Amino acid sequence: MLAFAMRSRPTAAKVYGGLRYASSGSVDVQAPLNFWGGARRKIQPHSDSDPVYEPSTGRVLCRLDAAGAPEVEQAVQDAQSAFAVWSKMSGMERSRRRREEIAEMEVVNNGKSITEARLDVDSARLCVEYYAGLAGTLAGQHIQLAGGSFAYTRREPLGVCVGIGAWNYPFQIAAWKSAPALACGNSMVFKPSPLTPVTAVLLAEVYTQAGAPPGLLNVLQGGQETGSLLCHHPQVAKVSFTGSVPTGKKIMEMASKGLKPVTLELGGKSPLLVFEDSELDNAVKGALMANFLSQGQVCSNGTRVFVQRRILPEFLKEVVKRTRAIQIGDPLHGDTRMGALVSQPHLNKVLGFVEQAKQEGAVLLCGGERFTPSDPKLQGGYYMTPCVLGDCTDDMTCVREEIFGPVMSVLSFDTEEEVLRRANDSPLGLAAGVFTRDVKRAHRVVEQLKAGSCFINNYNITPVEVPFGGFKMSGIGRENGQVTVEHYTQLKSVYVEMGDVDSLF
Ligand SMILES: NC(=O)C1=CN([C@@H]2O[C@H](COP(=O)(O)OP(=O)(O)OC[C@H]3O[C@@H](n4cnc5c(N)ncnc54)[C@H](O)[C@@H]3O)[C@@H](O)[C@H]2O)C=CC1
Repeated sequence: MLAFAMRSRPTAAKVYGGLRYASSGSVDVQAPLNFWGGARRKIQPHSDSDPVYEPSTGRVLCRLDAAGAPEVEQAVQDAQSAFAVWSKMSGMERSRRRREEIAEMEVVNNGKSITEARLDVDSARLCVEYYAGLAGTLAGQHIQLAGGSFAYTRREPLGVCVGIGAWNYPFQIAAWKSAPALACGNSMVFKPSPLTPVTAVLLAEVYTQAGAPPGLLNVLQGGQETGSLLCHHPQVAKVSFTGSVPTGKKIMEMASKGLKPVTLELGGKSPLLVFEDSELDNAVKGALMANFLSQGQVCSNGTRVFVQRRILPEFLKEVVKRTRAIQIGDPLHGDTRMGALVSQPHLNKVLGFVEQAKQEGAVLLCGGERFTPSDPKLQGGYYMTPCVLGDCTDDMTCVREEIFGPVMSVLSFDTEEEVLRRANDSPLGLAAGVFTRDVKRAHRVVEQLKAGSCFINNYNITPVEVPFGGFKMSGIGRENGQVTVEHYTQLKSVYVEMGDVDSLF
């Protein structure tokens, strides 16, 4: 057995104590970003490789060498070999290898602030630790039957799983998918978004350094084509996807050809309900947390903020004051609270939503404009000022469609019954929140909200112990929590006869 050195867990301060890069614009990514069989692999680009940009500066960070059919074949075969060894170990053996030291990590590839990137890496570490702990609890059931006979169930891994990630939480998504998959005895081929190819491979290195057999987590770069090759591969047993609703539907369709189970973590247009008896300060903080993390590029964001009419003026005054105070700038600076959006086209799209909202009658209370930092290095970056839209109504585009940017739409309401009906009037159902001091109301409201993750008196808290996922078109299956074990295993029932065969023939 490979011995795994148990190291003391570094504190967040130690891990992230010193930045290697004092400011954006100084990082070059040269090492290959495809990873299989336990090492980074350089591949021959199949076509002209696409540039990958640094959102904070607009500079080319590296080029994307997309994996084609030969690389997909190689990675799946390596994952299959690793699975053959890994799946034979007990859960406790697997967990010992999964303890790891999370190295200092800079997410220059995404544009979010270093403060948030640290929290994402912490979340990834906690996820790995949580499932490493859970690995030892995987167990079946013993069922007594007549005449001393019995049956037992075994929770068995599925095989080679595929993970496909979005660009908004590149490292965390890779961990949220790979940690439970590996803990259950599977291997994985993970494909990050082509916009953010840089950090998933670091997770693969961390697993390898922690003693995982080569091939256990492989990372393949690419876009639709690589993703489609992976979904169709006959040796792939399951696909776990995070991304948009239209792509989620395509993934499900592809997986259905091989009857492969899917986990789909898709988009949202989640409501946040602020009742007049709320603690106003907390409700305001909650609304900001619900809208402006990661430049608003968060699937669970509560972008439809319903405020009870009596407290609306006071609420808006505070929200606007605090939104204006958000520090925008170099995401590598510790005091920055809002970095750059992920790309120029995405920034244009978000600004377009703001324009359309104004045309449809929403009132721009603050922000919603392109922002150019004073540092000349950052002037090509994709920044905008966080935006609050007032006087919104249910039929406006900004209220119906997922914007995926720092844009909060505020609506007013009068009664509980009315706001519940309006809050649930969406094809999506990822998350929802309620602020109130009335504990009975809080639970009554939550019971009626059609959303997979509900928050009472807070928002966007995602502890790894708690299942996360959507109702309606926001997804299928769950990530995090104990239940995810069921999504990465299959149940085998074994009947054991203790008497003689009672034959009918
Ligand atoms: N529910 C959740 O947990 C989360 C949901 N999201 C959602 O993700 C979206 C933004 O992320 P994007 O990366 O723009 O989403 P996207 O759907 O465009 O792409 C997601 C991933 O799918 C891959 N892909 C695209 N077409 C494919 C195909 N035909 N076959 C296989 N793979 C394919 C992409 O290369 C990427 O890796 C938002 O709508 C957001 O709400 C984002 C983060 C978390």
